[in-house]
Amino acid sequence: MDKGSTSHETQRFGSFGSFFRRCILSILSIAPIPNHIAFIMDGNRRYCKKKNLMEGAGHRVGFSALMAMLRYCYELGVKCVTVYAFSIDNFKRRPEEVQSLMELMQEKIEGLIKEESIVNHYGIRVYFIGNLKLMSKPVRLAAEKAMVATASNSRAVLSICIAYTSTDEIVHAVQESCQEKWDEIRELNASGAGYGLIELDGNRREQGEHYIGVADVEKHMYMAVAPDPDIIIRASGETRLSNFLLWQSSYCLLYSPFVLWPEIGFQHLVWAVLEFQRNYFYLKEKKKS
Ligand SMILES: CC(C)=CCC/C(C)=C/CC/C(C)=C/COP(=O)(O)OP(=O)(O)O
Repeated sequence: MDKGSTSHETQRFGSFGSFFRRCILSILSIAPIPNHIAFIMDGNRRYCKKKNLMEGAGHRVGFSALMAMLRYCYELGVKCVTVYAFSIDNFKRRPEEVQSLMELMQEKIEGLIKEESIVNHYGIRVYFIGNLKLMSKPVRLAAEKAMVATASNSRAVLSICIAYTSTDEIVHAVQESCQEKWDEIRELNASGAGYGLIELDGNRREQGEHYIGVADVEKHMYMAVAPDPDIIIRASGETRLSNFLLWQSSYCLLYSPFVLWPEIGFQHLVWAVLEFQRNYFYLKEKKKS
C-alpha cells in the first residue's frame, strides 16, 4: 500500500478509519455510483503558505492526498478517475517551480508502477493524457513506461492529465480528424475510383456541408479512453473549469468544497457522491433531452 495514502488517512480517521470508511462506502453503494470522477487538485501552494512549509512541499502532500482519494474512489466502485496534474499553462510558472514539479512527477510516476503501489493493488490501467512531448524527457519516458506496465490492468482506469488543456485537446482532435479524412480521400483518388471531396462517404453533399462530425472529433480526443465524467471535484472552492475537460463536461456535476487539495478527505468525496445521487435521475433525463 502506498505509504503516502496510509499516513494521510491515519491523520484523518485514526485507527477507526478503515472500518468507518467501509461502513459509509457500503451505505453509499445502495444508490447509483458515479462511473467516472475527475479532480482539479487546486490549492497546493496556498497550503504550503498556510502551513509555513518549504516551497514544493504542498505538491508532495497533494500527491499523498491524491493516493488516499484514489483508494476511496476505487473502494467505492468508481471505475475511472481523472486528475489534472499539470496544465500547459503551468509551464508559465517560474522555471525552478516547473523543474521541481517535473522532478516530483518523475519520482511519483516511477513509484506508481512499483509492486506495492495502489495501481497494482487495485488493478488500475494508467493513461497519461495530454501533449506529452511538451513534458521533460524523464517524465515522458516514465509516463510511457507506466502506460506500458499497466496496459493489462483492467479493473479500473486512472487518467493523469499532464501538459493538458481542453482547448489543446480539441484542436489536436480536429487536426487528427482532418488528417484522417484527407488520407481517406487520397486513398480513394489513388485507387482510381474517381471519388473526390464531394462523394467521400458515398453521399453527395452540397458545397459548404461539413465532413467532420462530432463522432470523428470525439474518437481522436485524448480522453477517448474513458466515458465522460459524472462529477468534477475542484478543491479550494473555485467553480471554474480552467480549461479542463470542457468537451466532456456538459452533463457533469461540478462540486467545489472549500478545502485546499492537500487537505481534501473522504468526507468531501462522500458529499460529492451524495450530491450526484440526489441529482442522478434529473441528470439522466437532461442527457436524453
Ligand atoms: C504523478 C502525479 C499524479 C503527480 C501529481 C502531483 C500534484 C499534486 C500536482 C499538482 C500540480 C498543480 C499545478 C496543482 C495546482 O495547485 P497549485 O500549485 O496551482 O496551488 P495553488 O492553487 O495554491 O496556487
